[in-house]
Parts: sequence; structure tokens; C-alpha cells
Amino acid sequence: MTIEQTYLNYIDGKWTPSVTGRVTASLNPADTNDIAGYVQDSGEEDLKLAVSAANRAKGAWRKLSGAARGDYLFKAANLLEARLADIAETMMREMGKTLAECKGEAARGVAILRYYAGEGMRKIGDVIPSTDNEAMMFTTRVPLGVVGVITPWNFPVAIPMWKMAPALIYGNTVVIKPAIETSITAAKLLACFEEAGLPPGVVNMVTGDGATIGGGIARHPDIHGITFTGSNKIGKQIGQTALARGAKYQLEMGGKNPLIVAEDANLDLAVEAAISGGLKSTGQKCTATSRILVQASVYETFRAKLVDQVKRLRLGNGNDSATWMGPCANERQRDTVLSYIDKGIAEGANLLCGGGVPADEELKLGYYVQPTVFDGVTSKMTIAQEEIFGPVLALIPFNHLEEAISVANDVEYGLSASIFTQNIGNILAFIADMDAGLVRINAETAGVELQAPFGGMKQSSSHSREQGQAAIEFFTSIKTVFLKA
Ligand SMILES: NC(=O)C1=CN([C@@H]2O[C@H](COP(=O)(O)OP(=O)(O)OC[C@H]3O[C@@H](n4cnc5c(N)ncnc54)[C@H](OP(=O)(O)O)[C@@H]3O)[C@@H](O)[C@H]2O)C=CC1
Ligand SMILES: O=C(O)CCC(=O)C(=O)O
Repeated sequence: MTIEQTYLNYIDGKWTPSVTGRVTASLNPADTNDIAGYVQDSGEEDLKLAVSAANRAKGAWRKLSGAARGDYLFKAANLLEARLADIAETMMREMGKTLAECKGEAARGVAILRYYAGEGMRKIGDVIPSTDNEAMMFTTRVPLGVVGVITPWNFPVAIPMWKMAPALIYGNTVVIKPAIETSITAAKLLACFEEAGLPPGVVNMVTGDGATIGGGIARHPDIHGITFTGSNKIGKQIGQTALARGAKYQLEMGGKNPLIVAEDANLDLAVEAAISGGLKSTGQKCTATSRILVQASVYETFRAKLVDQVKRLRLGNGNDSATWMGPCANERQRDTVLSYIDKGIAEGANLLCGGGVPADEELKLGYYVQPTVFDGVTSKMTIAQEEIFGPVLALIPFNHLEEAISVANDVEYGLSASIFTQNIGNILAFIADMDAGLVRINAETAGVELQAPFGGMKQSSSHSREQGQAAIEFFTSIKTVFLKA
């Protein structure tokens, strides 16, 4: 799998150096002197080899029973579980979140694999009455063929697993291009599939630059479906390229998720949810809380409690058990977050805490940004409209719930939204009127359950859903069978 900490591509059941001969270092964003290893900076030739291997493997893989494919996934889950500590540590070194969060995510990867392994034994069709009483009509499902998987760095285990596991169980073969930052973690996941005994070509990984390998996946005529999580800009490009050549695609993109705090809410729980939902993983979740709308009568109390607790959050290397929040995952991300903070100040928002790079000497080598809270934010400001993907919270007061829901909906995204209230009328209005794929009551905006559909409205997704049984809709095509003797 490696030559001196240089991780290879996985193509046709073999660990393979890239045709380009180039490698890229994977840096620890908590300490850029620490190099986690080197990964292949591959070219289109490498991708072609992987796609050919996946196409050769697809016929035999789709002919296996769902239960047989499930056995492979159960084995991969056991291997991932056995290597959980190492994979969590690798993830932490590659993208910076705390070891506790990384371990939680690796365990989630195991659970996702087991969930989809079980799917191999569940129904894949319906019997539908025919108007011809001598005929039988039913649906069955067939795989797409080769699925291209393009993943970001923020959930280096969970996102590849919730895309690869359903792709595989429903009979597709896979070519994955992970984010360059977290390609070593991805290599360790692929090793679990290898050692689980998946036949050569069923899973393949090519690491490298997004435009070359990700773009190559979108363009390749022998890739039949593309599943992507990442930014809106790249997602839209992939969608257009896939549409132009008639490939199926699924896009999970940004969020600008609101948390509404009504005056009857338990304020301590609401503060806890704002901090956990907004700042865990350094705010780098598409479901992260970004806007906090608080009813005027409790605004000052809520603000004081929130700022007091945010100021106490401890930044540091994720390997220190005292650390609550790690760095941004890379330099570009850190600079983006700082530029949004500058815009907030320039547009007249009031900085309550944070607002820059921490002064501590021991944090100088990492891409840290202080957890930041603004108030005096209006819905039209950039920090209330655009996805920041960093540890920045914007407080907005409101008087009536209808006004809060209208402001909450006043963005181009619609992924997740929460309300804290005890009032059933408020709850029902929120469920009915909030334009979001996930609506959560008395719970934070982040944190999705693997057995439930996940996805957004408006610009947050391509309107499809991932995870749970919803995944079958993307990874298969329906065949309607009309059968007569
Ligand atoms: N919804 C979510 O969960 C995520 C949202 N984001 C949002 O995106 C912003 C930028 O983050 P970033 O990492 O640059 O996100 P990108 O959308 O650029 O990256 C996501 C994935 O797409 C790949 N990619 C990049 N360019 C192309 C391309 N032209 N064609 C096909 N694939 C491509 C990337 O490869 P590589 O990076 O290796 O070159 C990566 O694997 C964040 O600030 C955040 O707002 C980011 C990550 C996750
Ligand atoms: O909140 C979660 O657990 C999932 C978030 C997510 O899918 C993402 O940020 O890409």
C-alpha cells in the first residue's frame, strides 16, 4: 500500500503509482511541519486505467446476490472497526478535527457499512397489479454500472462510506477520487475493502487534483453515475458536465443553516446546540449552524450566555484531549474564513468575540481561527447569506416566529434548520414553513442519522437524497417487468 509513507492509487486490485510519477504531501493543518505522508498526484491516464478496471469488474459484481455483496461489506466493516484508532488518527492529522470527533466518525463509517451490508437482504421491488388478469407486473432494480465518487475533506470516512457502501451493495463498481487533503485516510479505507476480498476492479481509488481527476470523472463516457459532496460551484459544474453526456448525478453542496431560539426555549440547551452545531469540526460541516435567530425578549440573555461559553473554548491540536476545537482544514479554508470575518466587520456587524488568528505561540504553525460571534447582523449581509464553512456565528434578533422563519428562509440554501421551543404551534409552523431538507426540533442543526434520508432543498443539493433507504433511488435504475405465460 505504501512506499516510505507514499500512498499509492488502488486500481484493479493493485496498489499502483501514478503514471505521472508525481506526489503531493498531506500536511497536518494543526502543525504544518508534520507531514502525514505523500499521495499520488495522478493524471487522466491513471483515471482511465481505473475506469477500465471498474468496467471489466461490473458484470460479475452485479451478478452476485445482494447477500453475497453484503458479506464483503460486513468483512470491510469489521476491518475498519479493528483499525479504527489508526484511521481516526490519520484523519485527525490530515484535516485537523479532534481525535474524539475522528473516532466518532470512524465508528459511524463502520455502522454505515453494516447498515448497507444488511440492505443486500432487503426488497428491491414491488408487485403492481396489472389490468391484464393473466399477467404479473413487478419492479426490480439494476445497478447503474460504474459510479464515480467525488468527496470532500470534512468527513473523510463518513462521506466516502455513505456513497461507496450503497453503490456497492446495489451492484455498482466504484472509482473514488477523495479530496487531496484526506487521501491517506481514503487509502486506508480502500485497504479495508481490499482485505475484505472484494474482486479486483470493484473498488478503485485515484488521488489527485480536483479539476483533473474529479473533472475527468464527470467527463468520462464510461462512468454511468457521479455522486459528489462539496462546494456549490464545483457541484454545478459536475452536474452540467454529467447532464451533457446523459450520466446520472447526485450533488450534496452547501448550507447556511439557521437555529431559531424562541422565548420559551430552554436557553442553556439552545446555547449548547449553537456551540456544538456551529463550532464542532471548526464549523466545517454543510449542516453547521451559521445563523442564530433569537426572539427579542431573550436575546440579551442568550447572547451573554453564548459569548461567555464561546470565549472559553480551547483551541489546539486534535491529539490533545483538552482541545475542544482544531484548526481549519487547509490554508485556503483559513483564509476564506478570515475574509468573511473581515467582510462582516466592513459591512457593519458587531464583533462580540474571536475575529482572527489566535496569538498563542503553540498555534502559530496551524491554520487556526478563533471561534467568532457577531451580532448586529442583518439578513442582507454577506455573512448572513454565504456559506463560510468556519467557526463563525451570526446573531439576528426577531419579534415574531413568522418573521424568524421568513429570515431563516431568506438564503439560497435549504439544508438543515433547527428550532428551540416548547410551543407546539411554533413547532408545527416551523415544520410546515421551513424550506430545508432536515428540520430539527430542540436539537442542533448538525448530526445526521445514517438510516434516514439526507439532503437539502434549493441550492443545497440536486434534490436527491442520500443515506438510509433513499440511497437506492440514486444508485439503481428501476426496471418494470410485465410477465405473461
Ligand atoms: N457540502 C460540504 O460538505 C462541503 C462544502 N464545501 C464548501 O466548498 C468550499 C470550498 O471547499 P473545497 O474543498 O475547495 O470544495 P470543492 O468543491 O472544491 O471540493 C470537493 C471535491 O471536489 C473536487 N474538485 C475540485 N475541483 C473539481 C472540479 N473542477 N471537478 C470535479 N471535482 C473537483 C475536490 O478535489 P480537490 O480538493 O482534491 O482538488 C474535492 O474532492 C468550502 O469553503 C465550503 O463552503 C467544502 C467541502 C464540503
Ligand atoms: O452533520 C453531519 O453529520 C453531516 C454533515 C455533512 O454531510 C457535511 O458536512 O458534508
